[in-house]
Amino acid sequence: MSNPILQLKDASIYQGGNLILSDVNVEVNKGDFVYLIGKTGTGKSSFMKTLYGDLPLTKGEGHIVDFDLKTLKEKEIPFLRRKLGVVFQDFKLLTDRTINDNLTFVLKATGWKDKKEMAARVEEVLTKVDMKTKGFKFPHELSGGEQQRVAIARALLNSPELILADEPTGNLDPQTSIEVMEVLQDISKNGNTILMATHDYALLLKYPSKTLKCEDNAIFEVVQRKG
Ligand SMILES: Nc1ncnc2c1ncn2[C@@H]1O[C@H](COP(=O)(O)OP(=O)(O)OP(=O)(O)O)[C@@H](O)[C@H]1O
Repeated sequence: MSNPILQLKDASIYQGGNLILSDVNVEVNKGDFVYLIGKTGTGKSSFMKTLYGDLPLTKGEGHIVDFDLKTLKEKEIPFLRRKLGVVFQDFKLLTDRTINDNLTFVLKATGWKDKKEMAARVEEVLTKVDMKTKGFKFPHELSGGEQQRVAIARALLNSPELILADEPTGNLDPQTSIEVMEVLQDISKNGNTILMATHDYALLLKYPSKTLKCEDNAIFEVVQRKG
């Protein structure tokens, strides 16, 4: 029996009163790597925002990592986000502090206290993205690809049940995109569940996986043809 990490049933997603997506039926299971594609403005970000509690789910059903999106209260959102790792196109690192301090900041904000444990965890996640030796640097001292790897490390800090990546390669050149994608693939092979919105069809071809498409106010699964 599969126990979905994310399940939406007959859900509708609105932005400022406008219907963006209707009859959304989506299931993501543990260990899945799922792409979310679709033209600009078709609702990929709105879909992601609904999942991390930035847009309320007003119609239909939605369950994500033990939370009911329909009844989600404002004060529960930080707890939902702790179980999710969110990665954005623009990295969103704090520019006034080093990489180590960026990551320690998140640990402190999510209840970690012991300095040694925090340092060990920071080193562990930086190792996963091959950035262990760069923890002393400031974000502006890193390339875009390196900054995104740090952002992925940050998303991993609290061992999330689901990683939501919204155009994680959107600001990167093709070669760097592949390097970042390799990191996401490694993480996925280690059992993490990932939902990734992307415009990058080259990545889809190189790393085929289950693909959902937003189009005409709907989300549906597309089957990739080989060859
Ligand atoms: N805050 C908002 N208020 C009202 N409408 C919005 C808001 N944010 C987005 N929209 C509208 O919702 C629709 C879907 O936008 P969304 O950002 O989810 O698309 P997207 O598929 O992620 O696009 P992109 O690929 O450009 O990021 C668009 O028509 C957009 O204009």
